[in-house]
Amino acid sequence: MAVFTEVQFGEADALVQRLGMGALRELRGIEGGIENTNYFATTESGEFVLTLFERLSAEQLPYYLCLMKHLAGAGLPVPAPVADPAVAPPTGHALSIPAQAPCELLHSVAGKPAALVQKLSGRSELAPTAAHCAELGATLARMHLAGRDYPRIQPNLRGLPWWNETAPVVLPYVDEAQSALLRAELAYQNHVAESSAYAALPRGPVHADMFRDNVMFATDGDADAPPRLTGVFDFYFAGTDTWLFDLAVCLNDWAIDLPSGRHDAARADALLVAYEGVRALNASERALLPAMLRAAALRFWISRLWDFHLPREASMLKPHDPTHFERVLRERATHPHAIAHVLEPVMAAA
Ligand SMILES: Nc1ncnc2c1ncn2[C@@H]1O[C@H](COP(=O)(O)OP(=O)(O)O)[C@@H](O)[C@H]1O
Ligand SMILES: N[C@@H](CCOP(=O)(O)O)C(=O)O
Repeated sequence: MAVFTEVQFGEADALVQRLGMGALRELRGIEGGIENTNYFATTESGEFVLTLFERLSAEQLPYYLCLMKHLAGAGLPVPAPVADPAVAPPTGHALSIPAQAPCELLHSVAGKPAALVQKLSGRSELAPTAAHCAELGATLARMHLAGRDYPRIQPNLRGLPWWNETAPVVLPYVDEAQSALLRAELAYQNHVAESSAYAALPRGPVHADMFRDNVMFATDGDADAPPRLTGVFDFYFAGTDTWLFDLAVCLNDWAIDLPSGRHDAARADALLVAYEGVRALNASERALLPAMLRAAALRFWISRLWDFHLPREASMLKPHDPTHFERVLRERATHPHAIAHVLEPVMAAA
């Protein structure tokens, strides 16, 4: 778990009571997560997750919290943040709202910006089958479409500018071969980002971290029933970016043979067919999918190197293994057309 900031029971109790959730019964630090401080908070009216934001500022947070509210309102299985009844939601077009305007979904706990969201039911599936991947693919495409009328814009803060800025910080910690790979891939991704095909990619609000551990599946069905996705959480790496990057992040995590980093064709196929059942990829997206799979691997290789070599103080923080995404990146760069075998059946089904 990551608890960077200890929360006193009394302070959490005061918050949930002010938000109209009744008295706090239990407050428990959560195992898992590397970015923020998370607690399960059980109150008289239900179960919630209290998150204290350790890096994101009060000016950046309304983008994520309002996005969650927007997607939940559109019927997506996303936890809705609890609003403070004493703070009036801002009026007018979102783009005209100053970043410092009070946000009814953003609170303050232990001197940190904080949010209280519904606790999702279910559990994460860390060994997904093709059926789980199909649920994921369809939900991802529905999220992309539901985000089209989301009015706020905020760049993916872990996008290309952050990779360019952070690579020099981690390069002193890697060996020569890793350094060569990192620098060559960064140059390639800067080149891709300048292309007209990249500029033509559809974009909007994307989750950008929809890994297996950020998605829940129902546990109440019978063992033979098809899996049912019950929730997506942890939107705090979201941002305005290409839909294809979001899809590539998912393919790299859900449809992979973990030891080798290779695509698992059956799971990749299921994910893509289900995605395209809701929203078809256009020609630019098909052409750039191999490049975005590399981009998604690079993004998490850099962030894992950064978290690993420059860790922050926290109780129960377990940094992720950076070598996994180094392996995935080498695999995607060496076999850029491996995904073509997966795209063929998708094309046939379309
Ligand atoms: N809305 C939620 N419903 C249920 N569990 C949640 C919810 N949000 C977070 N969690 C739990 O908290 C853990 C850590 O949350 P996460 O958002 O991944 O942390 P971090 O932002 O630090 O990466 C998750 O693995 C999950 O068990
Ligand atoms: N999914 C990322 C790290 C972000 O951690 P999360 O717990 O917020 O999903 C990775 O695997 O590197």
